[in-house]
Amino acid sequence: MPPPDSIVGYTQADRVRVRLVLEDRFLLIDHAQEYSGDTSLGCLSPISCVSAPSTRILRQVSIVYFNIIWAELVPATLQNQPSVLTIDYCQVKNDKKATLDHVSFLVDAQSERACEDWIDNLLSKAYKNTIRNKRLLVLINPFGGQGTAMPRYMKYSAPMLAAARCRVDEIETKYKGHALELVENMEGLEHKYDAIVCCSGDGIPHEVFNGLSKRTDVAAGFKVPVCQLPCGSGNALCLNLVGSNDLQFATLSVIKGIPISVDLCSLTQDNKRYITFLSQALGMIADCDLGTENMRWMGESRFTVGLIMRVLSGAKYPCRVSVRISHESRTQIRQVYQEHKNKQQISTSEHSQLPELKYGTVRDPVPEDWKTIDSSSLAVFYVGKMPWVSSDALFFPAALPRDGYLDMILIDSSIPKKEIFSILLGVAEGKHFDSKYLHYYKVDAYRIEPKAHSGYISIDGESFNFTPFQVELHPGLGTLLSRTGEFQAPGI
Ligand SMILES: Nc1ncnc2c1ncn2[C@@H]1O[C@H](COP(=O)(O)OP(=O)(O)OP(=O)(O)O)[C@@H](O)[C@H]1O
Repeated sequence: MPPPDSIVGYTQADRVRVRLVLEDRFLLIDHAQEYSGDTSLGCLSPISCVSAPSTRILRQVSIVYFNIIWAELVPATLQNQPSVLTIDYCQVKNDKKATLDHVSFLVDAQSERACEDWIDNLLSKAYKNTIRNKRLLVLINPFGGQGTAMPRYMKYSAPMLAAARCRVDEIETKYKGHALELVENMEGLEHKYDAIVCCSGDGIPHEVFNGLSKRTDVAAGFKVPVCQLPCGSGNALCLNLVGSNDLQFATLSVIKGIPISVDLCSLTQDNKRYITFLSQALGMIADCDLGTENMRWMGESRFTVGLIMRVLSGAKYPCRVSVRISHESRTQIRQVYQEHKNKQQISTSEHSQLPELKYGTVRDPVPEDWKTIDSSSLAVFYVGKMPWVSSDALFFPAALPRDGYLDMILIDSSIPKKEIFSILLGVAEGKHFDSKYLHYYKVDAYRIEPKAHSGYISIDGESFNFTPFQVELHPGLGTLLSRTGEFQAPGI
């Protein structure tokens, strides 16, 4: 017999009869049969009305399967007493904020068997395309953001992971580099976990990717999906994977997330090789990110104030950029974007070890076919692999997880200040993409050599030495855990 699509229960408060129906995309809780004109729904909280005429409001409520975390039937302890069916779910608002909630119903003893089958059916819909009871390695940076990562994780994320019956190992990072060491050295990491969850800013994912690159079995390591619970001051990874910086919404996305394959990059500097997953910056952006520590008291506005000060003073960052440009016109970039947007992003990485560097290191001669831009007046050098760099900056609207390119933006300080401000204002919604005053390239490798003696270089938001570095992309080397299988950005 096929599992039942609907069962009947009773609300606990007033024993109103309720039908629980598994529709195509949502669970429908239907009070229609016994509706008496009283709009009170006992234990039910209003979720969203489904085709309910205004006079019959709240007779039916629905919960989309994605938001359902668990369901369980607790049998009665006494004979002839009803059992209790509890469904844990998230209430999700339009602004992508979630709160954990539950509904409970009484189920008659003779319906218990059918209810168990119905729960199986419900959970297979709730976890379609994703792993149930995920085994998670949660790395918590106690100093992330305002230093509240641990209490916030405990208050908001841990109860949801427990409700979803995830098997969680939590480790608090004790020092800079600890996450890298843990990931590099943990025995059997790739068999133990379904995802590595960074409860932090973007610094811990940066360490995790670098730790994975040092494992003996690089291929297996990079197949473990990485994700973020936003607990730092910069949480770009989460914004791109989830589309929100709300901790509970992000936790729901970890519970329901699906692995996607992503391009990662190698960066060589001095005699070292690193992995970078998010961005590289030199010039105004790096300066405002890393060079405004003295303005921390301003909170998030320090970045904007820092930027305005630098634009007004006409700050310049002389450097030489050598780059392998694949696409440079906006028309071409739009075409590439459309071609790759809907391609299968499911993880298929076949690298058995860290890929060889095709273009050598920063210490080798620059390949002859690269274009060299020698600039004494560059204002912004910014390269990214993900669209959002912060919640108000869609800097790389054309970036895709696995198109094989990095997006590069160059802005010269010689353009009118008005235009620089206009570009920076447009960044909030990615409108700067069409500005004729900036260069937007799709590239797969480059080198940058600063000409000044000191300054800031930001790699994935972390401070690096102010010396030349070279980057090359490795298609599909890494794996991320995404809410829907793609980056959450409006596109171009
Ligand atoms: N216990 C610790 N003590 C000191 N530093 C740590 C510790 N754990 C992690 N770190 C380091 O803290 C840095 C910042 O981490 P993270 O990105 O999680 O937070 P953040 O608030 O976004 O940081 P920031 O604003 O400083 O970039 C990382 O470089 C990481 O290596």
